[in-house]
Amino acid sequence: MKELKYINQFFYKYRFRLLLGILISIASRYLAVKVPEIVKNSINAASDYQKGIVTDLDMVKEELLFNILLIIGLAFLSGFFTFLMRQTIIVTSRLVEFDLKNKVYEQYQRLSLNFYKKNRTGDLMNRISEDVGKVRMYVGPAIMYTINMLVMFSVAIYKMVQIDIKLTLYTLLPFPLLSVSIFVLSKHIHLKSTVVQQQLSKLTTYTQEIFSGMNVIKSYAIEEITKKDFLDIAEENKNKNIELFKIQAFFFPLMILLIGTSNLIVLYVGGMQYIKGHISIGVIAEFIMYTNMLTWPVAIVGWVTSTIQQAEASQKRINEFLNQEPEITNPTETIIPINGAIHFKNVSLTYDDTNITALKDISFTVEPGETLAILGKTGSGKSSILNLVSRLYDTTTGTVLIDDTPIKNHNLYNLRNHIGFVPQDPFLFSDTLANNIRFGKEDATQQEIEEAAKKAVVHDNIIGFNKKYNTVLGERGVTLSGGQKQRVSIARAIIKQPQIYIFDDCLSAVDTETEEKILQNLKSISANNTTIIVSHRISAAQHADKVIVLDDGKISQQGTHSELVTTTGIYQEIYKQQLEEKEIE
Ligand SMILES: Nc1ncnc2c1ncn2[C@@H]1O[C@H](COP(=O)(O)OP(=O)(O)OP(=O)(O)O)[C@@H](O)[C@H]1O
Repeated sequence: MKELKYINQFFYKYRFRLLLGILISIASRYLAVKVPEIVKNSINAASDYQKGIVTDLDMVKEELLFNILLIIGLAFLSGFFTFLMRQTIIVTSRLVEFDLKNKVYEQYQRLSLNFYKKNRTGDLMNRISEDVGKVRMYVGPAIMYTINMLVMFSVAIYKMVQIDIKLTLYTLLPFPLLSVSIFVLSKHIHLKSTVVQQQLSKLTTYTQEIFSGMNVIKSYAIEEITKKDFLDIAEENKNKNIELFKIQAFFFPLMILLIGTSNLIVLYVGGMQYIKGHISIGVIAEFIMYTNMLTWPVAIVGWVTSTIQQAEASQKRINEFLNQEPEITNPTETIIPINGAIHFKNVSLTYDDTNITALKDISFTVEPGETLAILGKTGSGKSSILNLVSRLYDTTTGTVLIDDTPIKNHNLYNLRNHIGFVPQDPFLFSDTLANNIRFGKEDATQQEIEEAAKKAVVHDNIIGFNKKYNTVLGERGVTLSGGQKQRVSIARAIIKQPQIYIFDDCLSAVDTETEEKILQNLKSISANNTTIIVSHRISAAQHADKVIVLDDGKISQQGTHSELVTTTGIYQEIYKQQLEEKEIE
């Protein structure tokens, strides 16, 4: 129960609602336990008339009728209380589930990018849905059934003992056996269902991948191979399900067997007690009813124990994430104005998950309003520089300064608000084109959106779609080409009017002519802004005030385009190579 301590804060938050639920449960069960006593009285009344102890038939009839009405009344009342009990306790469990999901989501948002690299998406989703759901079972049903069981037991056993202690002991004889066997069974069911769950997520992950990579599968004509793989996983899934159902099938027969045994004991021992004149005939019926009433709560002990164990395991998984501190935190609420000067001072970066040293002793300066182009072979560390400017990662050694203030001392959200970042692999949401661009500025008008799209040279493409800016993207919407995606992503950065623009090789999928137009537009809009462009093409570097060339995480060349083009080195090589390619075209 150590892990589940976390949930106590929610019990406290909803204490009044829970208390009310507990009181209602007690009332509901108390009323239900009254019924056997009335049945006993009715049978005894009929028996007394039979034996001649009572002679007034009308009075007996009246008593029977009254008892029937009483049972109906109690059933209604108990049913009504049961309804209220669910409305309070189960609703509370839903509220706790909601709160817990929000807490986990909030924490997911706080955690750094590295966390998302270390954990699989499926696992993150599971903890916020499956695991939270299991904890809810502890907060709601487990608590509700435990209260039910305690009330039923204390009231019924109290009454039974008062009537006949010997008969009570005999009646309850099979109950510990019932509880233990249900516990063992529930444990097995739990183990098997965990395996089924794992199998299911394997199947889902596999199909998800197949659907996403359908174009590759079709073009390689490997449908038959994937079908066979799918069948193998599905077959395993089926077998595990069958194993689970075999165990589940024991549940009810076992319960019926043990109830039956209890009933038989009541009949035999009760019959003997009746013959000896220790109890009335009605008591036998009353005891049989108690036995049947108590069976479910006893069976539930096993279920509740296993549910609590599952909730404990799930909460442990949730706590693992909740207790993690983000590697990158906001150091201050104070906002330091950002002009856009960027200064790298002997910066090195080693990614701790891969241990790859992506940057080695990097130093450069970009003044506000300047444009810096970064070139270099693939894997030379270009994107890593950008990661540091947006503070998605922190340096391993050295310092990044923004306007003479170490980046770690800037308000994190203010810093990122002043950056318009266009990633290498743009991500667009399954929403309209307008909303995808508006993402950069929540209150942007349609005119602003169109302006940004024009500057990103994507406006003409957008108005070519039937629904223009209201065209929905994504799974059931329009699929944009790589170049169109990149340009929508650029429009998103432009509309934000940030102090610092970061373009991570985001023109790779557009033709050189369009690239030229975009670069010209960017030059005019970002005249007063700092811009960093990562590119493989010299064309992007020609417009820049400064160029750095990276090679294996180090700066191998630094200068302006005209300086570098006349110096022997990587830049000149790339330049010559691209010039040749252009001539061939
Ligand atoms: N988030 C990360 N976690 C761990 N290692 C990383 C991460 N990002 C990059 N790397 C590694 O750091 C090195 C530099 O990568 P980076 O993405 O900075 O290069 P790049 O010059 O931008 O490459 P490309 O031109 O192919 O985009 C690579 O070896 C890469 O595998």
